[in-house]
Amino acid sequence: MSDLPGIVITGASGRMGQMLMKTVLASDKARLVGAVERPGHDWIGRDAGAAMGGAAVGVTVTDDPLEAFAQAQAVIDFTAPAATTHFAELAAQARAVHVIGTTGLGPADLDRLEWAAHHAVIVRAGNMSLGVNLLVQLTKKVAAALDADWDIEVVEAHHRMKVDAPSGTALMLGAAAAEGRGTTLDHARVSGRDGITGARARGSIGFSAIRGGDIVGEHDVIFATEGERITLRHIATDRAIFARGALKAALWGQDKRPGQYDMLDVLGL
Ligand SMILES: NC(=O)C1=CN([C@@H]2O[C@H](COP(=O)(O)OP(=O)(O)OC[C@H]3O[C@@H](n4cnc5c(N)ncnc54)[C@H](O)[C@@H]3O)[C@@H](O)[C@H]2O)C=CC1
Ligand SMILES: O=C(O)C1=N[C@H](C(=O)O)C[C@H](O)C1
Repeated sequence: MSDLPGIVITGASGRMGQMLMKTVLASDKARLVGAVERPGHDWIGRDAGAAMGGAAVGVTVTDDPLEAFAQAQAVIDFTAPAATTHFAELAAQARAVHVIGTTGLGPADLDRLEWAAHHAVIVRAGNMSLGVNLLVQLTKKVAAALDADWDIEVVEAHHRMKVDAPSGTALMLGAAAAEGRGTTLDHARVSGRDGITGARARGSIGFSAIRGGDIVGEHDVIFATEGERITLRHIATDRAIFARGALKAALWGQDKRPGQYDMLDVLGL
């Protein structure tokens, strides 16, 4: 039996779930030991590879996360907030590293993750790609260099199936801009303008979301002032960038102390 870290993928049939399983199966640094879907899903009981339309891989899709997590060194989870908070408690029980890509988590969800992080490693980021995490740091720097005469707007575009807005990435970028400016996003955030909104509040950070077709993920951070404008942009064309980052996080977390980490920790940025 291999001593490579064993990985469980939750939300196995999803857009990211399938990409994650393919990434782990192709890796020589980890092995796929489990695939979890929600109860009642038609993949339950099927071989994960065959369910994806390929060769059998010897991993049966299950709706019993605790049994799957008990055999794993890491759980990679791109699902939905209610599932992720439940999985955090189970991963903590199993002492497995929990890599969370799920977005749209609210304050109560984040409190539950805080509890779980007392017992196990959690790595969470609204975007696991190298490019976006670099853009986060660039955004912080640019915001720190410019005063509030420069208006900051974050514009994001995603596929028609995305259920949360603004995207997790947009919120990361907005938080970085706020930090660079010496404020918080709670204080500066303005989302979804509509109707007679009045003039823009000085120092605010605005968010706009586009949803359509199969857009993987596009983010602009716009710094606009009288007579000039700077745009920092990231365009994702392949979900493999998120899966590669998530697997890197799962391996990185193996020798870390319990607590919450993000991709800036993993990438050393
Ligand atoms: N942090 C990052 O780098 C990225 C984050 N995401 C986020 O990942 C999440 C998933 O995105 P997609 O894969 O596009 O969605 P999706 O809808 O294609 O997949 C979600 C999967 O989770 C499963 N699921 C839901 N509840 C479950 C439960 N209780 N137990 C087991 N499985 C459950 C669903 O059945 C579905 O297969 C979203 O929150 C999205 O914003 C997506 C891409 C990159
Ligand atoms: O739902 C998606 O697809 C994506 N979600 C993440 C987000 O909310 O930022 C990351 C990426 O942009 C794709």
